[in-house]
Amino acid sequence: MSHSTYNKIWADAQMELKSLLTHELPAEPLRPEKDRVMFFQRLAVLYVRYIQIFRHLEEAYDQIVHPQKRRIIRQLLDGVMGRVLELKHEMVEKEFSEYHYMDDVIQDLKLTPEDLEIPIPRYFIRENRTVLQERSQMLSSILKSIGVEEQPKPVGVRSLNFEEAIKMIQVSERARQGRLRARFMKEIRQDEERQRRAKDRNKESTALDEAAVCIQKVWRGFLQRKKIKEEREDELIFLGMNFGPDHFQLNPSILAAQENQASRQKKQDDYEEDFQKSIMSIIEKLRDMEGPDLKESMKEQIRQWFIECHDATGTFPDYPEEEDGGSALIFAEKTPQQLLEEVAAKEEEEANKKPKGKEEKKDKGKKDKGEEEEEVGLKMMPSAFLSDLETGCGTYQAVWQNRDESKNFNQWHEVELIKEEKRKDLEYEIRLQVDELMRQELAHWKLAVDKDKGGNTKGNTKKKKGPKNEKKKKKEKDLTADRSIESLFHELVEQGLLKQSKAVRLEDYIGEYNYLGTTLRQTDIEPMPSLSDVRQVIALNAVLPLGCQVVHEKAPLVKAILLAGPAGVGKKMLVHAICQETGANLFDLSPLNLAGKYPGKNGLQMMLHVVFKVAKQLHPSVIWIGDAEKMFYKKVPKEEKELDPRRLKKDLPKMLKSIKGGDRVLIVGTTQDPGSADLKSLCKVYSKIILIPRPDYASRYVMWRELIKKAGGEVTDSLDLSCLAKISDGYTQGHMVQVVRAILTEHRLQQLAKRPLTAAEFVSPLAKTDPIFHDEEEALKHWYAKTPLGKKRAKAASEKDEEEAPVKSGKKSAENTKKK
Ligand SMILES: Nc1ncnc2c1ncn2[C@@H]1O[C@H](COP(=O)(O)OP(=O)(O)OP(=O)(O)O)[C@@H](O)[C@H]1O
Repeated sequence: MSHSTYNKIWADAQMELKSLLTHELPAEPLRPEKDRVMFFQRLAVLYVRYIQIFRHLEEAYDQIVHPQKRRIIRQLLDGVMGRVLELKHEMVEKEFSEYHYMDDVIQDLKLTPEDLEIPIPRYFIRENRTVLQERSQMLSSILKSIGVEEQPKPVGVRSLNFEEAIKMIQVSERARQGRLRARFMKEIRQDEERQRRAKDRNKESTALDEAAVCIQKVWRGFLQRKKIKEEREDELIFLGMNFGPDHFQLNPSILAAQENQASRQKKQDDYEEDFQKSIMSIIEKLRDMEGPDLKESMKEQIRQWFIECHDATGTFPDYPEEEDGGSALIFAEKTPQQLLEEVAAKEEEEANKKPKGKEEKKDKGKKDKGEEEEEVGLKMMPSAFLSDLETGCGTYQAVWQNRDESKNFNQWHEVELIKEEKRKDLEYEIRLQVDELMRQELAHWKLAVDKDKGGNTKGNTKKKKGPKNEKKKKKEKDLTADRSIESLFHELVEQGLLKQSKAVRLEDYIGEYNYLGTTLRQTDIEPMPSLSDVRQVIALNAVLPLGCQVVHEKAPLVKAILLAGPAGVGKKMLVHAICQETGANLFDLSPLNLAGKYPGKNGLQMMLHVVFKVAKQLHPSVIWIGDAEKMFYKKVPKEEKELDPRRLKKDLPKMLKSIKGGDRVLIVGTTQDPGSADLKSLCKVYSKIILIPRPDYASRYVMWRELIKKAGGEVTDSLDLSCLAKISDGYTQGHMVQVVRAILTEHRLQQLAKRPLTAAEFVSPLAKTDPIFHDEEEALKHWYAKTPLGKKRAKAASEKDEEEAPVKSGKKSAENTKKK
């Protein structure tokens, strides 16, 4: 696509953003909403609309080549991402659930479920590619040097024990003998048949016509059936019920578009390089051409101010301190609004000096009233991103909206804009120098005047606020101050605590949208979240904050996430996907992986120190704790006592406290059996708990299809996917992967052309594995209901029931009286 297309995408996104901001920042603050449903609806609509803007800005940022435009789009993109996270956080707080269903909203806005997908900005990886490549190379070379396999064994392959191995050999041997015997018997039968036919040939001379008719019958039948099958397939393609052969070939225009996108990205880099060079040369030029004049005029102005002050007050003024802005403070141009605010602030200050008693009481009264009002309805939490978005929109309107770009067909940077910006920087730079000079000059002047008067200068000079007054913060001791970050990195890889993440993306986490969420909730049935909901929640809570510094700094901070769910629902896969999407390092602090490493209390401290130091300095980082329940065992099972799984229990929460907004480090715990952990301590560490369910029918349907295709199989009409999805109810993705691997062997793949896959083939391998039993699922749900969010939800539900009960009983009694 062209420059103008992407400019239009950006302009449309700006229009939509502007209209949203007028909703979000009305002239008069919105009144608290009493109706919880209405409030949620408002949030949901905002959320969906912001996601649309997010998608458009992401696309524009990925493809627009103009360096200055890219800067402002980036600012807006980060702001929108942050606002989406804030809205999601607000929904969680108000609905007491991590999952939200918006099928009604997308229907109203005429959108599709795909439009609700959270895009993962491509710049997360693209703009850090050199650093990430270097890091990955370093990791690979260390792994190579210590002789570790880079790619772990594929899941599902496990070593057999002695008995299983003997059984397998016996089975194979018996099968071999059986096959030999069958072949032998077959040969005997064929011999007998041959002899019988030879006898018959001699006996009868079959009527030639009869034989011909017989052959024709079979042949014509075969031909006709083939023709009809082809016609039927053509008809289905014609009706749009099946894909034609062209469908699977990549369209040339799609290929061309992809090439174009790649070339635009290349252009972005070239333009950026030119832009940086241009900035340097403009700064040099400005410094040479305008610097000296600017310096002189500033000095003149300041001298004038000295004299005016002296004339008015009889003394020279104090020079404003550097931290107050230096001489810029004197000549700051203030808008009428600022002046009014200043006057109002002064008046208030004076009023405060007057007796306070009565007013305080008044204030108190007001406050109480205010609190009461707040209690009545639901209000939006304050946002940290709206002001950024407003500024971004302001810049767009002032600079870009009506810009004549007819002469900038190639979308080069605008030199005038650089000059404007750099002039300000230069002014600041020169002002610092001038302030230094003028401060000395003023001191001389004061000295000269005071000498004349015979006084001393001490009275006038203001004592500088020394740093002594500031309280010294207690700094954490750096246990490895003498070591470089590379050597620590090396050590962690050697110890097996820093690993290479698998190459899976979040989009590989297959899952279909839940179309009935709101309908079920309206009828008071809690819907099962779908795998697509899980994907969204992970993108929002883990990927976006880890990928973007601004978002991590300002959006609601999530330091640790717990993924809880039955075996094989893709918890580990999600951890790897988070790392891949953000380029994060993967630290493995699973109890099993820690066993025997860094022994003793000091060793443990050192390990955590090194892990967190490397994780913070080489951010983004994911610290994965597999089998997270083990760390908080209520009682350690005998066979695990040696592992000492509770080693981290005390120290990890302390390290967690050290993660601040901006340190892009995320702890991700995964567990199949959270019930065996002490709930309180577990929830203290993991502020966000995401329950991952087993796949529903729709997800299983797409999963089977995709898994079979991925394994090289072909989905034909003879494979009833719907039936397969239905019978695999209760099985997880892990089971499905195993079954597909077991069936689609190399041998079976070769047979596919003659013998297409059928659903029946999948039944027996499925039957051999245990599904997720109802009890296990219920236990997980029960456990979740006891977590803080689960409790809040249950409480809210019971309150709602109580509210509705009198209405219902009122209705009933009214009906009863009518009957009477
Ligand atoms: N949504 C999905 N789409 C595609 N593949 C999936 C999906 N979920 C899981 N898988 C695949 O299923 C297999 C098992 O997943 P994984 O090991 O991540 O599950 P897990 O929940 O961590 O299991 P466990 O609790 O036993 O450790 C992996 O091969 C993974 O790639």
